[in-house]
Amino acid sequence: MKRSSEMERMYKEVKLSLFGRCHENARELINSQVSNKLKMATPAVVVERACKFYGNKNGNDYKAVLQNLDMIVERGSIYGLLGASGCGKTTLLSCIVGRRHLDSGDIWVLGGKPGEKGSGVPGPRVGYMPQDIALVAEFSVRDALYYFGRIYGMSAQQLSQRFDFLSSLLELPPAERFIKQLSGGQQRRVSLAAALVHDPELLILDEPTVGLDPMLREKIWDYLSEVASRGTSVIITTHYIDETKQANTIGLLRDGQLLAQDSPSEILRRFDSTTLEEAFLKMALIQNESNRTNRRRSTLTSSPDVIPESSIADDSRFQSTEEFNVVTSSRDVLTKKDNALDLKSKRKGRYKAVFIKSIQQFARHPGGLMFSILFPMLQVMAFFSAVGRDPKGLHVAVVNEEAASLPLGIDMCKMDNLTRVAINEEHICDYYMLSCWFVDEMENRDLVVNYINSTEEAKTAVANRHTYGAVYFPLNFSSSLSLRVADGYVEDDVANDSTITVWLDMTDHQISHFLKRTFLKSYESFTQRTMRACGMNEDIAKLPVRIKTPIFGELEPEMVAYMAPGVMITIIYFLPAIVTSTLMISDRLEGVWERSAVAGVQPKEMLHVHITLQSFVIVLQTIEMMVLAFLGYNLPSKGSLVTCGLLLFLQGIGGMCYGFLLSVLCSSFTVAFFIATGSFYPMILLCGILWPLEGMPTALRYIALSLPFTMPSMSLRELMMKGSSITEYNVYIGFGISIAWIALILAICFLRLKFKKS
Ligand SMILES: Nc1ncnc2c1ncn2[C@@H]1O[C@H](COP(=O)(O)OP(=O)(O)OP(=O)(O)O)[C@@H](O)[C@H]1O
Repeated sequence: MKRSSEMERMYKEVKLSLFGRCHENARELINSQVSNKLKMATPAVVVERACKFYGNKNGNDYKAVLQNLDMIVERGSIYGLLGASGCGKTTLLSCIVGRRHLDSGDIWVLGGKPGEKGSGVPGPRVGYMPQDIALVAEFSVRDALYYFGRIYGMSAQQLSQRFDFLSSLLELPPAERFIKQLSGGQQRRVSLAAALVHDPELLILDEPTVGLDPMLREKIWDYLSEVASRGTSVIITTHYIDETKQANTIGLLRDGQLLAQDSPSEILRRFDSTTLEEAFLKMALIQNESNRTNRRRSTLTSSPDVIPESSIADDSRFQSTEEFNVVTSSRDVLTKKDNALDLKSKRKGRYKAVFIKSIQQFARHPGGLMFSILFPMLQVMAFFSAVGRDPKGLHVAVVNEEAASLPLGIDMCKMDNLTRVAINEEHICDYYMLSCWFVDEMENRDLVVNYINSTEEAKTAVANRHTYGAVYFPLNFSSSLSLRVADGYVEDDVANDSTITVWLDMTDHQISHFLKRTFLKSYESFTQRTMRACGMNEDIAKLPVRIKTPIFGELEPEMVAYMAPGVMITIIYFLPAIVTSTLMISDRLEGVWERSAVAGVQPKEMLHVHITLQSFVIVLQTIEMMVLAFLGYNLPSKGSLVTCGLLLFLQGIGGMCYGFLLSVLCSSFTVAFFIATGSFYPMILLCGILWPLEGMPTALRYIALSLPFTMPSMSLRELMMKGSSITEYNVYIGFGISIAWIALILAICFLRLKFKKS
């Protein structure tokens, strides 16, 4: 109740001083003055009965880091937080700045609760230097300070003055040097400068002096003492116990509790020590002894949940929660109206800061630039240059017994003046050495003929991978063919002798399919030539099936035109997914996201900027791909190019959202890479560019149809090859599926983040 009565006293005091003044806003004035007085009286930070656990309650990794911890940091003081590595200092600080949440207990910072609207924490009232450097590697020294300055809404002039001051105070490296080119100690100094840049009300510094030389450490402590004397509150963690002599209060954290919380001189006196290290050693020994006693007690009472109470810090612990009633209610010290306006005016600055940061990050990262701009170009070029053309120069073994039986052998085939077709008196055609004509047709279609003596040798040539196929012409090929054509009733041996036999290497689907097609085409032109020479109707030689001009597409469909829509959709989806997940994960792992959030940047602001920039990059990629495909490689499109572009753009946005999902789900690049690779392959395999969906089992076909690439690829093909419009089902379903996937992925991200937060 002590502090409640103090508030009452202040209230009366202010009221008395204003008494008699006839002011229409007297009540408001009283409130504001009470507020200001209260503000000065309210501690900067109050932590009450804080408990924080990591891990799953029933798992092996369950760990209590803070256990009923109480802490108080007065305004305008320096609080040195000490403790062994892993004792929970960083955890406590991140709870104070509102980035982590306690499992139980309360924290008030500058009169409000961290994370509450209008509290300014996280936000401009705090300067936070995390343990990791948490600066974008592509920043220059100046960029790093300006980034945070802009977030806090500082003007260019203020920033310039502050930069000069901090440069000389902290002996910063040259302004234009990149963070990635600095030593660890230099990076730490820049990181400290970034926390000090806006001269905040509360400074939270996690090991700012590690690795710095004693002179500079001294200089930093002097500066902290100076700002504390001007009303700034400072919480600082350090491993150098000795330097905390300059702190107003020291807290020693051990086993989740503060062993002591007092001024350095008082600690030395209480523990009858000459150095702080000696005092802390004594405290630790007493705590160990106390823990042992408690454990014995708890074993006797069979109560495993008993948390050992520190017997040392009882006097520094708050006597009761009532003592902090004033603090609990002191949220009123935040003049909400002013604060709301203040934050609003800085939103523009935050957007500007994050926008400039993202551009610098992107533009100064050669890998990222190459990946985003050059990669789509290279992929499209690789696809159009490599895919869709007929194979050329395929070797085929030919055994021509008909030619080999003659003295000149296959040279007979080169004799152009040789009569191959003669019409006898009965008006029947006699054929001679027609096998040569067939071989001619094969060579006209770019097959390379290797003459071999026997079928066994020819098959061995295929088996040894010297040729892709073997072709056999029997000894009586031409004469048997004459009989076969002239007289439909022929013996089996005549039928056999007039038949060309082919053996193929069928392991390569595309090549074997191409060879079969080539043989059939060679046969067709061979028979037409023969019929023509014989004075007969050429059509007799053709199959009695007439395939007319197609309704859609070409008689000789181009593989590249079929595959291009799927390939373009895949590329435009893949790139933003990888870029987004990489940027998001690296920002998070490097601590940039966390630090920006403590400075007051909201996640949605980061996302808006990323979405804006990434959308711009996707527009560029879409244009780049379309220009290359449609103009560079003459890819035909019968439909609207604008609709094609829109669908590609939408897929790019889908890829970006997938990148968000990867960054939300994955804690490291490796996991994100595994998931990305593991999911892209099935999506490509099932989208129909490699094999038609009609060949899949029914259930799988439905799964394939629902995947992000499949329907959009089909819609793009409809647009390009059939000239369909967006009002037709086959086109707008692709847009619909893309939008549905974007909505689904964003919903999962949202739920995941919400679940994680809770
Ligand atoms: N996200 C987390 N999940 C699980 N355990 C964690 C997590 N963060 C920290 N810990 C554990 O909590 C304990 C306290 O960690 P914390 O980083 O707060 O210690 P610290 O006192 O700051 O250490 P140091 O001085 O080495 O930086 C450590 O044992 C650490 O392994």
